[in-house]
Order: sequence, then structure tokens, then C-alpha cells
Amino acid sequence: MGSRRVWWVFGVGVFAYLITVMQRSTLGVAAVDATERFQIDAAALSTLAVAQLIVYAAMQVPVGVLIDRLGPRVLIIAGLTVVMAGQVWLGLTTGLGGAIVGRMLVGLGDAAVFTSVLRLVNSWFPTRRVPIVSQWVGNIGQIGQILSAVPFSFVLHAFGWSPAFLSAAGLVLLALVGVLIVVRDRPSGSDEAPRPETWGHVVREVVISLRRPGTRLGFWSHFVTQSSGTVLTLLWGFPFMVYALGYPQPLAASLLIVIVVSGMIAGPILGVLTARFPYRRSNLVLGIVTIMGVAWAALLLWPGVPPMWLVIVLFVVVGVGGPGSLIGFDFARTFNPIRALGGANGIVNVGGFLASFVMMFLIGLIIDAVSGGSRADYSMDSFRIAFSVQYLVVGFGVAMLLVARSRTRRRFAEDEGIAVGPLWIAVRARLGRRR
Ligand SMILES: N[C@@H](Cc1c[nH]cn1)C(=O)NCC(=O)O
Repeated sequence: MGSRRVWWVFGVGVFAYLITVMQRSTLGVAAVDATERFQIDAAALSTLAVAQLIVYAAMQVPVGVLIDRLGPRVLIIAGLTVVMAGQVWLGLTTGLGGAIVGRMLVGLGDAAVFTSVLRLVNSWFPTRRVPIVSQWVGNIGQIGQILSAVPFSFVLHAFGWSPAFLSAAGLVLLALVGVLIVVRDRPSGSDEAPRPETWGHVVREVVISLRRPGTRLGFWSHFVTQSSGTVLTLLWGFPFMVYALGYPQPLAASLLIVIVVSGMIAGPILGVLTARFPYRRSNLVLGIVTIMGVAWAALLLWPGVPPMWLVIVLFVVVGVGGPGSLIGFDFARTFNPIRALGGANGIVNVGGFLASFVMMFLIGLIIDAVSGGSRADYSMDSFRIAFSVQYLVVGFGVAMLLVARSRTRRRFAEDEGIAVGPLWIAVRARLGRRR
């Protein structure tokens, strides 16, 4: 395998994902402008974001099937084209209906990019490096959020809605050209198994994947880890800081970057831990969720308006959830054959986004109910009640994760003869061996 070629494919694939993440997160940064441009309240604003995410999540499994059948390159090209069309549409429309169509197109195209790039990683890198390289893909990609928070936000406020969205769409075109020139599905001379030959075969593989407890464990891992950060970065973080905490818009946009930077620091560490302790991946996931729950409790229970340091601590902790969610894809990888990996990754990727749009929508409803639909009354107290809904949704996810984990462990013991016990027993045994 030509090592230079690998890195070109990696670089262009990551760039395509990064630019897609930027398009996805532009609405979060433009949320306040959107309420004014389209004359909408919090519930309508969350409808806009939720429409995008519903399409994204609904397309994950079909996209996975397409990846397994047609290969990731075609899917990345199609995805970028549709994202670009959506952003152009959103940039030109002045009505809520048009905005919804634009965001749905963004969600549709976006759905095809990440799992396709992950699939490229599986074909271009040796197996032992896949968890680490996948972390790099996921975390470098989040720089796209910084592009929306800083240059996009600047263009939006300096030049207005249409120039901002149209120039963002221009970057998608750049990525598209890069992919057309550089990306191929697999290295030449690869001994990877050929793709399934019929659609029926690929669909059967997805059904089998869905039945595997390991895939479900991946789904729930993704569900519980990534949703909190997605809710903040894609929609509610910015209005929360502007309306409830009273931060100026540029400060609020910059603070969202903390979530991204924290994920970028935690990601490589989690990648190494995932590769080094494959039997402890669920413990990593549960540890991350517990710390997130504690950080949210500290913020929500703070009397009065929480101080900025606490908001930053929360963002740092929530930022770890992004790379934490990539552990879900590692479950998909190790419990599914490579011919079915596109579909299995698609299933996993639904998890976090399903949780996110359920929470985004509920938060919008609760804020409107508490504040009577008036933006002036989006107080700390309305956000306090609304954000608490996360405990219900993520708590449900944790319960389902524990069920999936015990099934996975049982199946693993039957198939491989390896019993994975509780963490504390493993730690005690290891300490005992040291003595
Ligand atoms: N959780 C993300 C990846 C990630 C890594 N660091 C922060 N986030 C994920 O699963 N992404 C899927 C996608 O389409 O972006």
C-alpha cells in the first residue's frame, strides 16, 4: 500500500467530513438570526434542526446498505452534492418552509459522509490502527464546528444571511473536487473480500447486524455519549448562553469551541484506550456518561445563574462524549464482518442522533411552555427545567446499554469461550498479579 496515497485519501476524506460538519452546525450559530429572519419561536427553530436530524438519522441504515453495495466514494460524492444544494437553498430562501427543505437536504447529504469516511479507514488502514485513525477522523472533523463558530459567524454578522450560507456551500464544492480527484474505495491490490453482489444480500446482512448484540451495544454507546454535545452544538448551546446567561453572541459562539477542543484532546487518548483494552470499552462509555451526568447536575442545580467557569467545565466534559461515541463504531467493527460494516456503522450512528433530536425537540417544547413562547423569557429557569429532560432520555439509553452489554458478553462467552466480568473484579485480579 503506497503510504503517501493512504494519507492523501485520509486527508481528503477528513476534509470532506470536516466541511460537512461545518454545514451541519451553521444553523446552531445562526439560531438567533434564524428566529428573526423567519420570524419563528423556539419550537419552530427546533423543528428546523430536528427536521435535519430526522432525515440524517433515518438515512443512516439505507446509506449503510448503499456503502456496502456501491462503496464509500460514490456515497461521499452524492452526499456532498446534496449538502451543497441544501445550503444554497437555505441561503436564498426567506420562508420557514424553504428553510425546512434546505435543512432536510443538508441532513440527507450529511448522512452519507461520516460512515463512508469511516468505511474508507477500514479499507485503507491496518486493523490495529483503525480505532485510533477513526478517532482522528471524528475529532479533526469537528473542526468544522469551529469554522461555523468563527469564520461563518463572522461572515453572517458582517455580510448577512445569504453571503454566509452561499460561501459555506462554496467550501463543499472544494471538498467535492478533492474527493473526485483523490479518493478511491480501497488501495489497489487490496485483498479485501469483494462487495456483496446483490441488493438482497446486503439487506440481509443489515438485518443480521441488527440482531447482533454487539451492534446494539454500539448503538446504545453512541446514543448515551454523543447526544448531549450535539444538542448544545447544533442548537441549544448558543441560545442558552445568549438568552439565559446573557453572554454576547461572539463570546457564545467562541465558547462552543471548548466542546470541540476538549473532544480533540480526549479523542486520541480514548482511541489508544479502546485499542489497548477492548474488553473495557463499555466501562469507558459508562464512565464518560457518569461524569457528564455529574457536570450537568452541578450546572442545573447551581443557585441562580451559573458562573462561566462551570459552563466551561460542563463543555469540557460534554466534549469528551463526542469521541466517546466513536467507541460505538468500534463495537460495530469488531462484532460484524467487513462486508456488512457500512450497514452496522449506520445502525450505530442512528443512536446518538436519535437521542439528540428527541432531546432537542423536547427542550424546545419545554422552553416554550415555561416561557410562554416569548424569547425575552428564555430564562435560566426555563433552560434548567428543559435541559433536565436529558436525564430521562440518556438514563433510558444507559438501561438499554446494560441489557445489550450483558447479551453481548453472554454471546461472546458462548462463541469465543472468553468471559468478560465486571471491571472491579478485573482490576482486583490485575492488582493481585502485580503483588
Ligand atoms: N460523535 C461523532 C464523532 C465525534 C468525534 N468527536 C466528536 N464527535 C459522530 O458519531 N459523528 C457522526 C457524524 O456524522 O458526524
